[in-house]
Amino acid sequence: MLEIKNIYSGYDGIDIIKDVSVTVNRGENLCIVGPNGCGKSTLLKSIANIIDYRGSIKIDGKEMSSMDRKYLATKVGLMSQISQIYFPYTVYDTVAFGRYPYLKGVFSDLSIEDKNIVIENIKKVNLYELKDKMISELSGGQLQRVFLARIFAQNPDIILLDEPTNHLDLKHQIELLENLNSWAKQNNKIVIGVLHDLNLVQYFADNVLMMNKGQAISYGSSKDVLNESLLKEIYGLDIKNFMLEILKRWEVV
Ligand SMILES: Nc1ncnc2c1ncn2[C@@H]1O[C@H](COP(=O)(O)OP(=O)(O)OP(=O)(O)O)[C@@H](O)[C@H]1O
Repeated sequence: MLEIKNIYSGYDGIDIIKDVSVTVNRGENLCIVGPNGCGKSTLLKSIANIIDYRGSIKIDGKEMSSMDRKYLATKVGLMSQISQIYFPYTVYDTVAFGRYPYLKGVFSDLSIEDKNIVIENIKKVNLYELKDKMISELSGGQLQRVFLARIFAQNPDIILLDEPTNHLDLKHQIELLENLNSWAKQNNKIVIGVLHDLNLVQYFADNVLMMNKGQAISYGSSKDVLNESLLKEIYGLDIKNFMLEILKRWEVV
């Protein structure tokens, strides 16, 4: 279980996240929604311990800020928005980095078991035929899938995803979310994703946390949180009726 209690975090001494608390059970996937700049990525970075926070973030009762980096990497992994800087690594090497927390020494080689895990996860995201290609030569969607394979290889208790569907076509978006969903359910793990597409949130989330101005505004099932009046208030748009109008355009006359 992940317990986030009264956390505050931000940059340069200014709090962006203000007093956020939420609990996520094992096997659950939580989607974080909210308008641009409301602090979704900052909350993920706090959970990943990339930025400092005040308050408490515990996994299975243990405070995460007290864990050393290598152990922490077996507990939590963040797949963030694709960086513009690509390092000269192959698909295989990039996914192999996911096994780093499990190596005995910094320069020790991957065991046969580690290598099998790397290949298994490259296959899982359908990139086996590209395993020796440089990641700088991949499309945005292929690269996204490489990072997904890396985080599956890392096998943390909590996967954090920042807009993971960005570069993916609809088929791959659904595949990615279904992959993550079954990973969480089968392994009793936690997935927390920032998603802008509220249709995908409806489809994917067990629970939804809506944020605004650094605070948690609403938490619960997508049915409860994504209600017409709250969406109007927070996004300043009648999202439900907009979606329903668009749906009508798909109807065959
Ligand atoms: N590295 C940083 N240094 C200083 N301020 C930052 C930094 N990163 C983000 N911010 C500020 O923190 C606030 C929240 O940003 P954050 O990226 O967490 O929002 P978000 O909800 O993820 O936004 P979006 O939906 O646009 O991705 C914004 O005002 C942003 O300008």
